Amino acid sequence: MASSCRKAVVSNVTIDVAPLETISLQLLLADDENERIKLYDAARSLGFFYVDVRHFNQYLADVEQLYSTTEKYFAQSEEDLLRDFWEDDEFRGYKGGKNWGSLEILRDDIVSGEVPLPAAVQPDSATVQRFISFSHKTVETILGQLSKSIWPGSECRLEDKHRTTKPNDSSLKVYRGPSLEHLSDVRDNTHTDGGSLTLLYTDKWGTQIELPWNKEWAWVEAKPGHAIVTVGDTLQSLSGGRLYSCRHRVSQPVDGFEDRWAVTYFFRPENGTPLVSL
Ligand SMILES: O=C(O)CCC(=O)C(=O)O
Ligand SMILES: [Fe+2]
Repeated sequence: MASSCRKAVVSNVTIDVAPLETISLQLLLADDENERIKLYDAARSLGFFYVDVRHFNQYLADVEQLYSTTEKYFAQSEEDLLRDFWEDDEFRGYKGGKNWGSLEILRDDIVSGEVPLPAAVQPDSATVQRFISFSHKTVETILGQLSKSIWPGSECRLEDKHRTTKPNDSSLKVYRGPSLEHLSDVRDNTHTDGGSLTLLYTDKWGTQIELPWNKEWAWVEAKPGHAIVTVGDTLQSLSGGRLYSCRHRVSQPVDGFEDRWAVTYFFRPENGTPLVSL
C-alpha cells in the first residue's frame, strides 16, 4: 500500500525518508498474531522493514563491538587485507577497491570450525559467533512467521529450504563504504538481494530504496537498536511472488567524505534450492 514519505534535512538538503514499518522481535518470538500480520504486510508491500532488537542487550553490544572490529580490520594495510582474499569464491573473505571494502564470514565455516577467522578478527571470535548465532535465530523467527502468514493451515514452509543441517551460504558480512568528497562520483549500484533475508546495521544515511508504487527513491533512516531487514529474491520466488524483493542502492545525500561501517547478516537458502514457488 502506498504511504507518503517523511522529510528530513541533512546538511541543508531536504530528503524523502522511506516509510518503513517497525516489527518487534520480542512479539514475533511470542508468536503474536498482530505482529505476524504487520510483518507480512511489510514483507509484501515494501520488502524493507525495521526489526526492533532493543530488548536484546548482548546482541546490541555485539553489533557495537563488530563496528569497532570492522574499523580495526580495514585499518590494516592492503597487503594484510589481501591475505584474506579467496580466489574465485563468490562469498568468503575480503573484497575491496579504492573506496570500499567488505569481509564475509560464512556461518557454516564457523560452525564446522574448519576455516579459521582472519587473523585481525580472531580476538573477537566470541562476538562473531554470538552475532551469527543470534542473527540466524532472528531470521529463522521471521521466516517461520512469514510461512504461517503465506500458507495458513498448510504444510508448506519456507523453513524446509533453510535447514541448518544442510550446507548453505548464510554469512556475516561487514563493510567499509565511506561517502565520497563528491556525490556525483558515486557509482550506481542498484540491486536486489539474491538471498532470503538480510539484516543490516549501520549508523549513517546511505541506503536508498525504490518505492514500488511510484518508482521514486527514498532514504532509509538508520535507527539505533533496529535491524533494517530486506526481503531477497529467494523469498520472492519461494513465496510465488507474494513477498517483495525491493530494488535498493547505497549512495549519500550530500557531498563530503565520511567513513561509514555496516554490519550485515545474509540469510541464504540451502545450496541448490531452485528459485521456484513452493
Ligand atoms: O550498506 C547498505 O546500506 C546496504 C548494503 C546492501 O544493500 C547489500 O549489501 O546488499
Ligand atoms: Fe542489498
